[in-house]
Amino acid sequence: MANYGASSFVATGSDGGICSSHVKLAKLLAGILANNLGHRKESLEDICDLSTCFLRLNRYPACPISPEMFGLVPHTDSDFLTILCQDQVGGLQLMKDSKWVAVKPNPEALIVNIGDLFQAWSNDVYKSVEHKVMANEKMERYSIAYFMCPSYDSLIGSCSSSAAAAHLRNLLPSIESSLFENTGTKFNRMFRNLVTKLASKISSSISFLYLAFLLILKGSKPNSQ
Ligand SMILES: O=C(O)CCC(=O)C(=O)O
Ligand SMILES: [Fe+2]
Repeated sequence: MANYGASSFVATGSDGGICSSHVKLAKLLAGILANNLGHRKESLEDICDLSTCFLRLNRYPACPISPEMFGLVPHTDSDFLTILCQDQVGGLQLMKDSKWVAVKPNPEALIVNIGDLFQAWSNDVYKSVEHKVMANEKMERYSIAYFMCPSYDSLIGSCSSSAAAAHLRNLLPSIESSLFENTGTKFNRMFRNLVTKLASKISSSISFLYLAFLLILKGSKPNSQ
């Protein structure tokens, strides 16, 4: 079902002022959450880009037709982290234990949502929660959402596999050299044994063939006696 007339205004992070406090807060929160998983607090900051982060102003007009009308259809945010500021009207609901739960409006508080990318990066430790906005019959509603997004060229993987990959990359030179040393000595020994075995087989076959050849030759020779 479509959203009922929700309109939005978008500003990107590169405008240099409008969302600087959101940028700082998002970095701080992402840092704490990354740290909590045993990673550098700059881990997410490194893959995010101010020019792809953005601030969105949402307007939900009053909808007298039905109280069951969506202001915003159920969805998860696809970014890393969303910082949401809503007015006093209410209408935001989130999915908890398979039930929609209304988020009590508090204009003094911010709502922080984990996005799909943070869920993927954290290996599902942090969950990207499904949410929706129900339209209000009588009042229009406003909210402001800041989305912390990765740069277009960053590669997103789970933090444990990227940490493991980085660890492996560090270890690789020593693993490689020890592997080649070991296989080298093993291989040399195996090769030498094989050659020795083959040589003895070949030489016994040659002696056998030579003997057979002599016997045939002897048999085919007319008796000189
Ligand atoms: O308006 C709200 O409370 C939620 C907005 C939202 O979920 C979004 O912009 O992705
Ligand atoms: Fe959302």
